[in-house]
Amino acid sequence: MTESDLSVVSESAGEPAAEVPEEVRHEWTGLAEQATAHQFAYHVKDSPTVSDGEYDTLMKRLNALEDEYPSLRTPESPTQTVGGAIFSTDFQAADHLERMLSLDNAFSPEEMLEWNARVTRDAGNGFHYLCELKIDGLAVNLLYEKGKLTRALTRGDGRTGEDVTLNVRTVHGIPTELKGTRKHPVPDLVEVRGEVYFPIEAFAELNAQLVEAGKPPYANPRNTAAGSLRQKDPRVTASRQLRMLVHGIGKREGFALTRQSEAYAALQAWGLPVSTHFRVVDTIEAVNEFIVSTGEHRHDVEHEIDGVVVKVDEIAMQRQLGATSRAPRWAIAYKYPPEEVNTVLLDIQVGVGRTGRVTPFGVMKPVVVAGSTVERATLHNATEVARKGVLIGDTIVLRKAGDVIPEILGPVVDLRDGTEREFVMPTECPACGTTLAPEKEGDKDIRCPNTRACPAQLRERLSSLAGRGAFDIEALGYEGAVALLESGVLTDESTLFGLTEADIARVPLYTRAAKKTDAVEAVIDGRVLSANGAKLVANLASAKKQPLWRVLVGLSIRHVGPTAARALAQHFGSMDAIRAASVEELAGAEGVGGIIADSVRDWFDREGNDWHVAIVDQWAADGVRMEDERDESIEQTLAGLTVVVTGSMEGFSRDEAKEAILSRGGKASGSVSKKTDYVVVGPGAGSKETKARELGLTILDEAGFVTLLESGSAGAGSEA
Ligand SMILES: NC(=O)c1ccc[n+]([C@@H]2O[C@H](COP(=O)([O-])OP(=O)(O)OC[C@H]3O[C@@H](n4cnc5c(N)ncnc54)[C@H](O)[C@@H]3O)[C@@H](O)[C@H]2O)c1
Ligand SMILES: [Zn+2]
Repeated sequence: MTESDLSVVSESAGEPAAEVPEEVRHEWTGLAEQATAHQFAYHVKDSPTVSDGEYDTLMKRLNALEDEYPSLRTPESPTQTVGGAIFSTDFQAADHLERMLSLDNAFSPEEMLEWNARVTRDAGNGFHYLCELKIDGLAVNLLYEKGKLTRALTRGDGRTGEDVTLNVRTVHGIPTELKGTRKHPVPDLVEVRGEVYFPIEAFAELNAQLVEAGKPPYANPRNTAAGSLRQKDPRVTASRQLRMLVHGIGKREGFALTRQSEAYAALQAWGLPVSTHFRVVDTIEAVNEFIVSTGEHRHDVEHEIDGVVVKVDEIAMQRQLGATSRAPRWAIAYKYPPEEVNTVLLDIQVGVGRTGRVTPFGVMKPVVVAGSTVERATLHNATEVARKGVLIGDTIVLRKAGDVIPEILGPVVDLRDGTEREFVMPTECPACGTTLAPEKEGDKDIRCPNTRACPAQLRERLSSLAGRGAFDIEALGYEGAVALLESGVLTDESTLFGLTEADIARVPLYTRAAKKTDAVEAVIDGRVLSANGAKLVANLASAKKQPLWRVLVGLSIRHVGPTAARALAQHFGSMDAIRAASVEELAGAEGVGGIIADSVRDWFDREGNDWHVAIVDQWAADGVRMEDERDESIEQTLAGLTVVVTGSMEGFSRDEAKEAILSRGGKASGSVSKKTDYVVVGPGAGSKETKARELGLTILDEAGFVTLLESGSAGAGSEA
């Protein structure tokens, strides 16, 4: 937000232009031209060439230059206009009865405080803050006259929009006629402002259909919503599952308003779709809390949100505060850090996984998104590369939301210059040269069939068996796997548990130069085990005592991850029993399906797989525990009960909580449903707790969980 308004602009217009240094004017002109071009691409073509984050950065720079040299801030500056002033010829232009404005932005709690200070300075205290979600969609103005929808316009430049009435009439949930109630009779005239958006699920469905039909999917819901609404043929709009949420009123006749939040009650009564996610609060601290908690649940909403909008709720104060040429002073948009950025796809390379799957991945110009630097993202398989339509050298849209793995969404086609080239899937393994092939006909994935000796597969298998979801050998890891294999101390994973201290002392990564104080017998070629080497020795010793399911995960059997492995271990109790079980017996175990059963049998039995059996035998010979001791002293208190644990706990890690449930005969589930018997909630629980409460399930805190484990029922007073 800038301090200036039109009156400031006209005052400063008298200042001598010479005050602005030439290089500043030059920079400003360049940026202003870029900003205008970006606005055109975004608002008119629905096909931006830079990310929203880059655009916002550019606008911040323009604003900073104008703050320093106010004469640059002309009424035509992109910082002063609503954006999207140039119209395509597809639609008739029409004027809004009252101007449609944009919003000023804040990017930090400090900027929110600054906005708050300006508001209280200009209008005093004693007002309420209306906090809402900022819907990432397309602004639309609906005109209702005597209750009838007579016109719908896009925002355009704020004064004049495009007439999209026919298209808007096809959007589900927008009434063509308003209802009246005793409290809220149908108004003579009202302009209703809101966002048309693509619900995330419907968007995913649309993309799935496109992919099915062999067409490239769309990159993001916002631009797809805008493109879908601004179609020449309303039937195309009708075929898209667009929705709308309304959040404001423009011109009105025949009714009075004192609070913005009241207006929402009226809009709702008239049958218009109003968001349920708004909240009225008293203090700026509560506003900032709303911003934080909404940010944490950013993806729980059915539409994309790019921030929070905060409005002064009292209409009289809104009027008093007024607006600049482009935005009201009584509202502000707090923007969350962007989850989509643009970067350059430098190359597409392929990796070989632990089961031989060959996966193309994008190598990108490093870019910061959602708090971390990203330079690689998987592209899954060749079909997926073709589907996304990305070429090496493309500028691409990259998405990373929170902890979710980064995803390449698609290319920015408008930025191609002809030097881009297509990715060709290799026909030979990049690690061992073996000819690649799908395992079965029709598989999308291709594999390196050299499972036993392919160096890439060996590295991956060895490092993944050391992982936290398997044997949990902290001192091994990827680097350690490479070092052990390259030094020749290991040729595959079968002899891992037979490694002696002397073996490990031959691997440079696990040693250090010997000192005089070191025991003579520990020194080999002038070196001794380092702390990390000693840790590996200790880790290996304790890994041998790990429960059976971890051993199963460590074998890298396809489809046998921790969940399937737990189910197998729970049912069979020993490696021998699993080896002896038929496909039917395996598939009959709770939580094990046909695919897993086939995969397990295949792993043991298929011709050429005898080296698999040799691994199991060697591990057993080296002392790896191959059966779970059924602790008869543990009472099966939870037999037949399904328990979900969410959030953190003091006395249990996630695995320990699961283990505690399973060892008592219960089922530990990851998702809440009507079939869930108990939901254990710790600090930091999120949507699972909400869902449990909605379903009216029994919710326990940690103490209640302990009681449940002991007795099989929730003792009195333990409910959270
Ligand atoms: N990538 C690009 O090239 C490019 C170009 C131009 C604009 N943009 C994006 O658009 C933004 C600027 O567009 P803008 O002028 O529409 O501003 P804006 O998106 O920052 O905010 C204003 C708009 O928010 C909408 N809105 C959503 N929820 C609302 C709510 N609850 N209450 C009130 N309004 C709500 C309104 O339609 C309003 O017009 C940029 O910050 C950027 O994110 C991107
Ligand atoms: Zn290979």
